Amino acid sequence: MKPKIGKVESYIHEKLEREKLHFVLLDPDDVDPETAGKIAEMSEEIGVDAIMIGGSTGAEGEVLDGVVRAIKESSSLPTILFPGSHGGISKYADAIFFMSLLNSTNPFFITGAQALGAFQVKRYGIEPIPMAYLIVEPGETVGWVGDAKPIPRHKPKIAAAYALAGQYLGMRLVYLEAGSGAPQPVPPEMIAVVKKVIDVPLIVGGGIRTGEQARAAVKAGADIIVTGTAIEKAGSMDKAEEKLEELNRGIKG
Ligand SMILES: CC(C)=CCC/C(C)=C/CC/C(C)=C/CC/C(C)=C/COP(=O)(O)OP(=O)(O)O
Ligand SMILES: O=P(O)(O)OC[C@@H](O)CO
Ligand SMILES: [Mg+2]
Repeated sequence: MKPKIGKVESYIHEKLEREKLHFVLLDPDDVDPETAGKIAEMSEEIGVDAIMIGGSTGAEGEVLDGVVRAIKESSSLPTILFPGSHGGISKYADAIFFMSLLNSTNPFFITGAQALGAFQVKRYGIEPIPMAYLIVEPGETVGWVGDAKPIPRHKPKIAAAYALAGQYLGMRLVYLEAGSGAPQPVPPEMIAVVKKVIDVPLIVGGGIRTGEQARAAVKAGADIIVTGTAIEKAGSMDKAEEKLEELNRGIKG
């Protein structure tokens, strides 16, 4: 039987034939539904490609549902769940990064949360997109919560080995994560080495705050850039808009 690629994943592949993509991450623990809706609307106008929703702490239940619904109501961008556990599933989202934290030391984050969430994803008809999730130093909250053994920043080959293993396990995206709010993003050298060995799209996120940093990641080989903190913490809606524009220009060139 041939594996079926869903709508959101097809959209990602079609867009990637023409340009690099920018996904904005909103954490329901940090933004209320109204703000999330406004950011999503602004993101769509500026040319962002999708909204990711998730957080490593507290992005669950009604709080999560409220934010996803507000985003759906104010923009037509695809909504992709970015769950910290099986609790991070909302029936209102279009898709879910069905991710395994391959360099976790805790089987819960490798296969356990996935088993606990699988039937819910099926019941709600959310599109699962299998993804290898790799934590790079420093890893921040996600590294700690996910019991990761973070990949040393100066060891790109370890990242490449995990990324290729993920691809061979059938994962159709690889995500290099420095951790939300990391002081420095994933080093461009590491992005380049990983990109060279894999054939699936490469997502990079964590600590990307400037257009220049986003540009450097894309130039090194990132296909999709995720930004969250820089927009959430911009200070005002006007500043968030400026930041989104700056980051988007860096990515789209
Ligand atoms: C596929 C299913 C059902 C579950 C996957 C569960 C896995 C593997 C989780 C990985 C570990 C983890 C805790 C990931 C969280 C990812 C995430 C939503 C990060 C976003 O970070 P922020 O929430 O912005 O960071 P803070 O929590 O520091 O704000
Ligand atoms: O919040 P920032 O640092 O942009 O990180 C985005 C994402 O990679 C976190 O999971
Ligand atoms: Mg957060």
